[in-house]
Amino acid sequence: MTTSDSEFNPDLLLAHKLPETHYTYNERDVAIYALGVGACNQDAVDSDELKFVYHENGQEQIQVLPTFASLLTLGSLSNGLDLPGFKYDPSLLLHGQQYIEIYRPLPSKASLINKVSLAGLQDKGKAAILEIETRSYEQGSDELLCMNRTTVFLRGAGGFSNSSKPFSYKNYPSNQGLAVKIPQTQPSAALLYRLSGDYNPLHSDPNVAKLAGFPRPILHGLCTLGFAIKAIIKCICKGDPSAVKTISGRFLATVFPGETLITEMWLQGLRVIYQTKVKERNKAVLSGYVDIRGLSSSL
Ligand SMILES: CCCCCCCCCCCCC/C=C/C(=O)SCCNC(=O)CCNC(=O)[C@H](O)C(C)(C)COP(=O)(O)OP(=O)(O)OC[C@H]1O[C@@H](n2cnc3c(N)ncnc32)[C@H](O)[C@@H]1OP(=O)(O)O
Repeated sequence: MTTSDSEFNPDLLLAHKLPETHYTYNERDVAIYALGVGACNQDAVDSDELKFVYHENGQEQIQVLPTFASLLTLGSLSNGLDLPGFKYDPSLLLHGQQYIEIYRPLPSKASLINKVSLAGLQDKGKAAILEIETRSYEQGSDELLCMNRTTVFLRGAGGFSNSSKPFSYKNYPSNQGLAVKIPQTQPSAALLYRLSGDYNPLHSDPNVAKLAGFPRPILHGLCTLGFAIKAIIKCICKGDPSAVKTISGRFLATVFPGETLITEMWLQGLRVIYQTKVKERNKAVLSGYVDIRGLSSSL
């Protein structure tokens, strides 16, 4: 069978080499991101959170939330998902999962080089799942700063392989998958979060949201993830963002800006298992785990 570039062709897609991308940020970006995931949302002088938005007590640098690392992948979208051998409807794309490894605390400003590759492709029949890995280095350094694996869930793009043996490819180990104060999102949450660089109109434009099958714009998955991990830093890590080593999350259902997020967490050794629910609908919207480096003795 011959296949043209305009059809879904897994071999052509997986053989494709993605170009390196660049991402530069500064302390203003770091503070806008922290506000976008609700830092100081409940209390403008919150002693655990002011350091993420302000040089508290004369600190030299604003501290960076570990989930800020997820923004670095935005630089990987230079060509969108316009890839050879890959056919899908962009309006039906949803963020499925995010996995982050942080090798050292993120600096408050940096110029980064991202090495991007395709880490997975699966045919789920009604949907295709594509995984993109982004390894970020500071410019001029060989030392890896962090790694993101972004999973996109492409509704309507499945069924490209033999249904009795659906296509499934992953280049990483399968073990990397997967009640506290109530952080409420503001009705304007997605409008603020988009200023961190994800301008997908699905999160701001009512007409685009309707085309994608939603009654109104939905919240960015990475914004929900930011709220959840910030709650874990506060409740388990005593406010220390550098305690976070690995973050894994799967987006289970959509969140609408203004809904109340409740994150439940369970500590198992050095792994925090968590689940985030929308209080108004009693619906689980995110679940996953966070691996931490250690626990402070004063816990
Ligand atoms: C040039 C390079 C480019 C690089 C680009 C890198 C950066 C990319 C950035 C990507 C950002 C995208 C834009 C952002 C958009 C958003 O933020 S959207 C908002 C956040 N996401 C959501 O709100 C999604 C919430 N989840 C859902 O609505 C549902 O879970 C679902 C995804 C629609 C799936 O539900 P459903 O259709 O009912 O699936 P199931 O029948 O339960 O399962 C089918 C199989 O799929 C697997 N699966 C289910 N959910 C997920 C998931 N979230 N992620 C991954 N896989 C999932 C499930 O296990 C089933 O598989 P099998 O068990 O093998 O059958």
